[in-house]
Amino acid sequence: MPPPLEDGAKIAVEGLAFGYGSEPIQNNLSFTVATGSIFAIMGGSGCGKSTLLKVLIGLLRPLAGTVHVRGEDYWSVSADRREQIGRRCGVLFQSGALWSSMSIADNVALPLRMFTALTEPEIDRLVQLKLDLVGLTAPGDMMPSDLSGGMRKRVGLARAMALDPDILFLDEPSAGLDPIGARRLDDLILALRDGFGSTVVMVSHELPSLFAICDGGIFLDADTHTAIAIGAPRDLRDRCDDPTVHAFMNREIPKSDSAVDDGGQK
Ligand SMILES: Nc1ncnc2c1ncn2[C@@H]1O[C@H](COP(=O)(O)OP(=O)(O)OP(=O)(O)O)[C@@H](O)[C@H]1O
Repeated sequence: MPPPLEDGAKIAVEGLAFGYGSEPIQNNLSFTVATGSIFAIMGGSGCGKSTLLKVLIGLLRPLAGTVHVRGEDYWSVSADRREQIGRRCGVLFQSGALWSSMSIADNVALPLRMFTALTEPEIDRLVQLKLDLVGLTAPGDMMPSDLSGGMRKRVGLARAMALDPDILFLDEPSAGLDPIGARRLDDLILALRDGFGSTVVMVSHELPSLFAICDGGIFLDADTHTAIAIGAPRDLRDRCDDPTVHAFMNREIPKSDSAVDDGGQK
């Protein structure tokens, strides 16, 4: 029997460990993602944020623990069932991961052609709807290489939304965008959450975005190989006593590092 989901939780993770060999990168992670929330996976470089995302979207089997998605034990169900669950999840990869040889319309149409029996005119209409949704005014026959980084992210988001997912996974959505582009993308993510009731899980280093839009999160630590804080980024910034989390969320150089910077004078 799956453990009962906390009221309103879309994803429940219990005792999770994962890594690429037998040695875990992260151990003993337990957290829930509330329905309709925007949940941040935080932590320094190399602590395992993107790898956790891979476990949550079905690309990497965990070493231990469970992931319940909408009450189903994601890694215990059959591969077919896992794929069905995955189709209700949209993913925006860090680079946008668009097919460079396909037009932007064909990129967005791809999941519709692969996983639905819709006719081409129906697909065309849906593609236009998704491009409108993300505020992309460029013609659908443009190629990804003709777009700015921010526009490519929007196309990636339109593709992630193609099958009307109720969970969106975003890997560093505002990486590489200028501050205005990042702010616009934040607004778009909020609008998608508010308009469609989507639940969003995002990996991000961008503190302004984390503070502006996330209402929950987990902070992974590379040294202890586990989570050292759970909570909304704003709360971790203002109220977390852990020195690593406090320094990260407030952009302070940890004391141990400043001693090195000072040539060990302190
Ligand atoms: N395919 C892989 N095979 C083996 N090791 C990997 C693989 N991908 C990542 N790693 C290692 O796993 C660890 C965690 O990587 P991951 O990319 O999840 O970290 P991250 O927190 O997302 O980092 P960053 O913030 O720099 O993107 C790192 O030590 C990395 O070198």
